[in-house]
Amino acid sequence: MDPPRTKSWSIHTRPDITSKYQILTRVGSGAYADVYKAVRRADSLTVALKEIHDQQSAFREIEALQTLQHSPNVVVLYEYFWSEDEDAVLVLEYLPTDLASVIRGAKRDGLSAGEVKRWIVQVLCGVDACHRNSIVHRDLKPANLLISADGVLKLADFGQARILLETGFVAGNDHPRMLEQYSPNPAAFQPPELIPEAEVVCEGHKNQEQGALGKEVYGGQLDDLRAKDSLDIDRESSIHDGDASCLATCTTSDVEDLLKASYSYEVEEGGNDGYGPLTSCVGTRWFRAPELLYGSTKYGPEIDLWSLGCILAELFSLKPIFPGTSDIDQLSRIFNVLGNISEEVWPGCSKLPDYQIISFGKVEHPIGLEACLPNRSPDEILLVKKLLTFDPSSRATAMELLHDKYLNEEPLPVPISELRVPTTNSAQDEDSSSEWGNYKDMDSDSDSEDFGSVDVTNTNAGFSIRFS
Ligand SMILES: Nc1ncnc2c1ncn2[C@@H]1O[C@H](COP(=O)(O)OP(=O)(O)OP(=O)(O)O)[C@@H](O)[C@H]1O
Repeated sequence: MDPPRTKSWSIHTRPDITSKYQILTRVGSGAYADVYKAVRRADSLTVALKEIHDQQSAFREIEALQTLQHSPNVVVLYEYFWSEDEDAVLVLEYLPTDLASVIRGAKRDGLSAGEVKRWIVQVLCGVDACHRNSIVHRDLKPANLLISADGVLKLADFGQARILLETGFVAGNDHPRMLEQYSPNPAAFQPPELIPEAEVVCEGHKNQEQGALGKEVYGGQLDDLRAKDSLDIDRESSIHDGDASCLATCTTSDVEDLLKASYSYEVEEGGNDGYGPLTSCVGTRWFRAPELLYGSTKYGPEIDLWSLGCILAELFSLKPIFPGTSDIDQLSRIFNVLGNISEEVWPGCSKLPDYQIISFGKVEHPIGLEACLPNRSPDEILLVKKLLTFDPSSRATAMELLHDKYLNEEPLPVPISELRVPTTNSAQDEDSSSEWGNYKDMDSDSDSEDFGSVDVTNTNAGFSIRFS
């Protein structure tokens, strides 16, 4: 009998990979993955090998990328290595930089209106591709918008993505517009490429096909992967979302003990069939939608649209719009700009899981988005306003924004060939900037920090916490 296989201690010691790829350097690492630059021995194609240490995250990324395989603004997955006793390794197209680096460079060198528009168009095309294929990315941020050396922006890091197959997921039954828009009939749902790309301003930068697996082979592999009962994907008791913090999972504060003792909302997601509650613990705090911060487990693509609003605001002002240091601070910053939430501005908000538990003092004079985007045109501010609305059903879709007047009038988006593309990515810049260090810290849980006094009051439901 063969001895049980032991897990390789390093990607460098896996002959299945090293026989096909020459591994060069490690170019990045995240909560669940190490990413290496490599060269495919057969044809010298430069690729990125993403070694994912979490099976659920790997499954999600493979499934989403397979579905989006022909979207020009989504990273190309050439092939993947999967076995039960090894970390999954995804072979991706190599993308040397990201939008966070563009923003960093723009602080030094500026960014023309036409350049801003071209970056925006590309982000919108990528998000539109996800949503029309019923995929919610759930972790959109500038560092996950990778860019090729010739300026094509691609959505990456689909480790938290979910494919939504059931209409009930999408913003609940209160929002028929979103249901209609984003929920194809499951019977007619045929991934991956049968749903056409946005036809408007998305340019014909088709994904590179060289070396990509044929659809049948590729689909077959994923079917095998899905069939493995032992995976039990998405049924794990804890949802792995990096260091993303949730009020229910704070780690360091007196408040945490109170919160933990009193409530814990469901963090276990529905099965991988796309049915069941979702976790609210997704995304990176600065880009996390208010419904997630209030513990919603019934949400849809609108959470990506909020993130998109934060990204566009950052492109316009060259600094993060809501750099919260804790989930409470995050909400507080949002309210300081947009005002408090109420049934009037956000019908249904009082039914959010944590609405009764957390209340904030009234912001008498919210500063408004205009104050966050000084020197930007009314059309630019309006674009952000269309996304940063409390009521998820009121957020503009990516497709609607692609048709927005702002993107279709002078100065028009510059051709991709005229974009200035940074030579390094934000991970490589990390050490050279303390600000980026802060940026990375945006994931950390520190709900004890940066908020003022806390009043705990007994209520019929238990107690409520008021932050002022
Ligand atoms: N296709 C690629 N080409 C080049 N570099 C890449 C590629 N994919 C990822 N990277 C680099 O590796 C880093 C980590 O990758 P990624 O964000 O996908 O991992 P993760 O563990 O899911 O991250 P996170 O902690 O943000 O969830 C990225 O920030 C980027 O610098």
